[in-house]
Amino acid sequence: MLYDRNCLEGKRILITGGGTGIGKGLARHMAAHGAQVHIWGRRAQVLEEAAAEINREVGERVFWQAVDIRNYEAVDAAVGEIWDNYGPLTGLVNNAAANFIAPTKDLSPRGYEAIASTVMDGAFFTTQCAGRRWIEQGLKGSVVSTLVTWIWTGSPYVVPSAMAKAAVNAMTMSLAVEWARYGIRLNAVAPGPFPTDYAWQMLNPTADSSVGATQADQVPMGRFGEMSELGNLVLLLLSDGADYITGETITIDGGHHLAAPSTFAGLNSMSDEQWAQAKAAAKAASEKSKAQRSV
Ligand SMILES: CCC/C=C/C(=O)SCCNC(=O)CCNC(=O)[C@H](O)C(C)(C)COP(=O)([O-])OP(=O)([O-])OC[C@H]1O[C@@H](n2cnc3c(N)ncnc32)[C@H](O)[C@@H]1OP(=O)([O-])[O-]
Ligand SMILES: NC(=O)C1=CN([C@@H]2O[C@H](COP(=O)(O)OP(=O)(O)OC[C@H]3O[C@@H](n4cnc5c(N)ncnc54)[C@H](OP(=O)(O)O)[C@@H]3O)[C@@H](O)[C@H]2O)C=CC1
Repeated sequence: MLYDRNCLEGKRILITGGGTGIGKGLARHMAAHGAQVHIWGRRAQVLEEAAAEINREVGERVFWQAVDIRNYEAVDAAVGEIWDNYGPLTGLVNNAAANFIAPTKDLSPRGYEAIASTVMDGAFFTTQCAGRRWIEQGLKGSVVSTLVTWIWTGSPYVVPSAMAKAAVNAMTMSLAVEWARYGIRLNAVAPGPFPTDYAWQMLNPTADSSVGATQADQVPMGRFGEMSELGNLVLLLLSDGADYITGETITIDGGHHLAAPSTFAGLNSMSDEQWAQAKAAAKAASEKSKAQRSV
């Protein structure tokens, strides 16, 4: 372990999208360093299993709530429940997201909304519900959002995601200034490719859709990121060791976006038929997860 195993003792951290992928990895990392962790997602069973798995390793430190972050009332009520039943949060990780690759001309308004509202509205609602309580109670807090390097480069074929993530970057910089006087810090991380099951089903659903954004061979370091590397960065930002860092988005991508294959530009060569296959494969994956949703 790079950090002392108790360095987050006394911290209470909410991680949205904490039942799968990066969010689950972050939950495990923070709990292993002494934090109490609360995870959110829309699938109760997925959350329950993730919490149980981590708790078997670290003791009873991870708790879960089924919450759709696009619903402000549900977010406010769930944050209130944490405050009432456990105590104030000390940190928030805006990690939940929705995304899929699609030619922008073919996106339906609902397809756009599914992605943009999850990323942008969800991060705003959750940040505001925690921030308001911190300010009212004179508590400090740390917010870390999981962004992507497309906030600087843009990316074709994932335009609603690139737009909404850029908006969360703007929120990070804006509130870093507005809330600094309350001791509330806002930072973000911009990971390169860290392969996770659901993201790869959405973003690399068929052999034809494999491009630089999801491949390790075009990362200058020649490999994907490791969960512990991302965990250590987020841990630092959530800890008291980073009290003078605010308004920053820190890239963690092995040099990927500087070498420029990090977007979905390579999909320019896909035919309509290949797009239809990619859509069918990605939709089959989301239908499966939808059938498991509890909210
Ligand atoms: C390098 C890595 C960087 C990673 C970045 C990430 O963020 S990875 C994070 C990856 N993780 C996740 O994404 C996790 C969360 N993801 C999810 O919940 C789902 O995958 C979701 C994004 C489809 C949203 O579900 P939902 O229940 O909110 O919505 P819904 O099912 O009702 O559909 C709404 C509309 O979208 C349409 N549409 C859907 N798929 C496709 C497609 N492939 N093509 C075209 N269109 C598609 C669908 O037809 C409908 O429009 P319509 O027909 O009514 O006009
Ligand atoms: N993997 C990668 O290489 C990269 C990932 N990222 C970012 O990291 C984050 C995690 O991605 P990753 O772990 O790969 O993907 P996942 O699909 O595993 O994570 C997304 C999570 O968000 C949850 N979620 C989606 N919609 C909602 C909603 N409306 N309300 C509550 N929870 C929701 C999902 O759970 P459920 O469906 O049960 O609601 C899921 O747990 C995302 O923000 C992504 O953009 C950034 C750069 C690279």
